[in-house]
Amino acid sequence: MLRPRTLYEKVWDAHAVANLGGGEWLLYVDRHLLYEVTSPQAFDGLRASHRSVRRPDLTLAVADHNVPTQNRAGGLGAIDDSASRLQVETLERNARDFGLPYAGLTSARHGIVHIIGPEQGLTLPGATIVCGDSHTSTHGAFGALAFGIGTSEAEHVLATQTLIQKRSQTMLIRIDGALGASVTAKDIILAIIGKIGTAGATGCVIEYAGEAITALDMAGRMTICNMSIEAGARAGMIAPDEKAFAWIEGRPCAPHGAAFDQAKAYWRTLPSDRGAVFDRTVSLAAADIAPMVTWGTSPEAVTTIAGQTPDPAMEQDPARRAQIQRMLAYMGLEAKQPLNGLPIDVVFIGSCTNSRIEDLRAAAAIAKGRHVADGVRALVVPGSAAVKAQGEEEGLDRIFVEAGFEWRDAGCSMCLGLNPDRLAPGQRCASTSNRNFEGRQGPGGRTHLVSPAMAAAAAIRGRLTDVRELA
Ligand SMILES: CC(C)[C@H](C(=O)O)[C@@H](O)C(=O)O
Ligand code: SF4
Repeated sequence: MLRPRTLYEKVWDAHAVANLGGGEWLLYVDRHLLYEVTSPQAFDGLRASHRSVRRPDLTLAVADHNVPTQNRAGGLGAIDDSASRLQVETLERNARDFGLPYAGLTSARHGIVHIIGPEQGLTLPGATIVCGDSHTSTHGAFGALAFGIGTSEAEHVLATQTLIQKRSQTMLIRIDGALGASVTAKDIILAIIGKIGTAGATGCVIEYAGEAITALDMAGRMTICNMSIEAGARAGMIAPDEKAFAWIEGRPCAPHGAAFDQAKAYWRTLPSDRGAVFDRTVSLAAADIAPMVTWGTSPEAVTTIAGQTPDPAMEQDPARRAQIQRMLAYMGLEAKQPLNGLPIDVVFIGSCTNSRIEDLRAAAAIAKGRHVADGVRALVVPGSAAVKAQGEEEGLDRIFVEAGFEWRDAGCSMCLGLNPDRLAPGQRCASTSNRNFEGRQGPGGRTHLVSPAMAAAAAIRGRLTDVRELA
């Protein structure tokens, strides 16, 4: 009998082309996604060495980070910032020159790179997926092995459809039991990062398991895998199940008919075997997780909405004490300050963490029949053109617009300040994105990471609010 293997080990073994020695392996890559920020030098490298792209058919390019999320009718000319415009133009030219599929700004396939991969059926269980972006971990929700790569690695993948990799350690994170009302996937992953820290899973591929994970829809599973990187992990994965298969079936690039059934038979062999050994295991009880909110400038600086900021004076370790002081000063907060009721200026509902249709429905359920508080600016930015169209079909756009939210076109938007959607210095934002680093949403901006429903509640009240008061 074969040694029991984890999901990660099975996907790895199925893609290992050659042992290169010294712990390095050549790994076959099933899908390569590209966007404008990290790809230009990879293409320059190909040109310099007179190489072509080995498998354009397994590649997809899209511009997302630098694109404006309104007034896009003018095409690339609508991008005011010349550096941003150049990046998007360069990606378009590279896609054209190397014959790659490209989801243009006005295409129905356009959206944030990690949103459109699954949507198009490019993301499949058991596949290896790479992209020059850390949140590539998102695709692990389907039982794919998906991770971010550097620009020189992207060049290697473009030229050979393979990548040199070392095997990672494995970590099992179990969330047992059922979540309470209004507690979401975002709260699970923030609670995990609060527990293990931003370096807690360094070097590991995480597998998330337990009833609370199995019970999540695919959107929630993607939210969790998306933020694996914020716990330091190389990737996050969830065992593919019937829910995942049903989600994939019928998508444009997924296998169809008999090929789908055949693929499904293989996908069913992927979940970790009973007795498979993980290097580390962490468990949380779902019942202990509440709506979460970050108070500092690292995703691990997080507490429940009923919680308060820490008191640096209570901290024994001087380095840690100084770090807390710095975070509080940047965030404009005091020690032991309650988070519930803290006034905010901006609300951002979007990003590859939380801009799928399920996220927008959750936010709309809170916004419906209410109005954004005076003086608050609230943005809803669907993750893709398809999510936007679906939202409009369901009337979510009307709910949001009537409630005083702005309804935008797809893109990374205010998740990071590479496009016109930015915070002004000192502005405080309840955001559904994944990073709250200093200046992340604009220089001097202050970010509180929350779930979509919590963000909508903050918009309505004009303050960080326990969504359970409005649900
Ligand atoms: C721009 C890119 C390199 C970066 C990443 O890799 O994550 C960005 O998407 C982010 O979220 O910070
Ligand atoms: S939405 Fe944010 S986290 Fe996701 S790829 Fe864009 S910038 Fe990175």
